[in-house]
Amino acid sequence: MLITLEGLDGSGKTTVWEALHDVYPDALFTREPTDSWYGDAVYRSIDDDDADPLAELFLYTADHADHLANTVRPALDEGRLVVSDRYSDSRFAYQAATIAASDADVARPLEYVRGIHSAFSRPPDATIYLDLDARTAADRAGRTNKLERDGYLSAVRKNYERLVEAEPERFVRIDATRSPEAVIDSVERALADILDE
Ligand SMILES: Nc1ncnc2c1ncn2[C@@H]1O[C@H](COP(=O)(O)OP(=O)(O)O)[C@@H](O)[C@H]1O
Ligand SMILES: Cc1cn([C@H]2C[C@H](O)[C@@H](COP(=O)(O)OP(=O)(O)O)O2)c(=O)[nH]c1=O
Repeated sequence: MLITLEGLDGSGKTTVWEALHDVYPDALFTREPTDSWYGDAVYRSIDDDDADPLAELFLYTADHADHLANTVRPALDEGRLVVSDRYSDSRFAYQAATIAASDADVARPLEYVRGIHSAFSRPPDATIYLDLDARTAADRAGRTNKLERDGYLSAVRKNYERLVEAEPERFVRIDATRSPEAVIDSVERALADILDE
């Protein structure tokens, strides 16, 4: 089973992901961007304020394709639980926002980015969405790069809302404004329910 953690920068995904290691010691814990050279290319692009939005989308997507083929699918084929800190919804929410704010001639960015994935990707079985307002997210993340700005994160959050609305059965929304302990507790309960079904 493939479980993904999604939310804005600073919403607490990595904190939750680390806490889950003790609860599911046999699971594969992974993340996007990955630590492969594709992931390195993605981080170079994040640090480039002038990166072309479409070029950036395809870098993230290349990293995802490699992650899927060499990490996620092999573990799923062995019947393991896979928990990924960010996955395809991050592209749908973030790159759709970047493309919409650019002068790229793409009429429906979110649908376009989804469409690129539909040919080859493997959707998550369930997605934990850590819901946090853009300002608190940017405060927590520290506004260290072009992605961690309140206005941009508001647009990303709207896209996440559209994704949740489109597939309410896949998403579990967690209120991420609460303490780390309360958030971790809610995620652990939600995951126990999902894995029980
Ligand atoms: N529920 C929370 N309340 C307050 N601060 C938090 C909470 N969860 C995480 N943090 C802090 O916010 C920052 C970002 O958390 P992190 O887990 O790295 O988020 P993400 O992986 O979503 O960017 C870290 O400094 C972390 O200690
Ligand atoms: C996986 C992924 C990440 N990102 C962005 C979100 C983050 O700002 C940045 C780095 O991801 P990450 O290291 O997960 O950041 P954080 O822990 O702060 O949430 O990459 C995308 O824009 N698209 C994607 O597909």
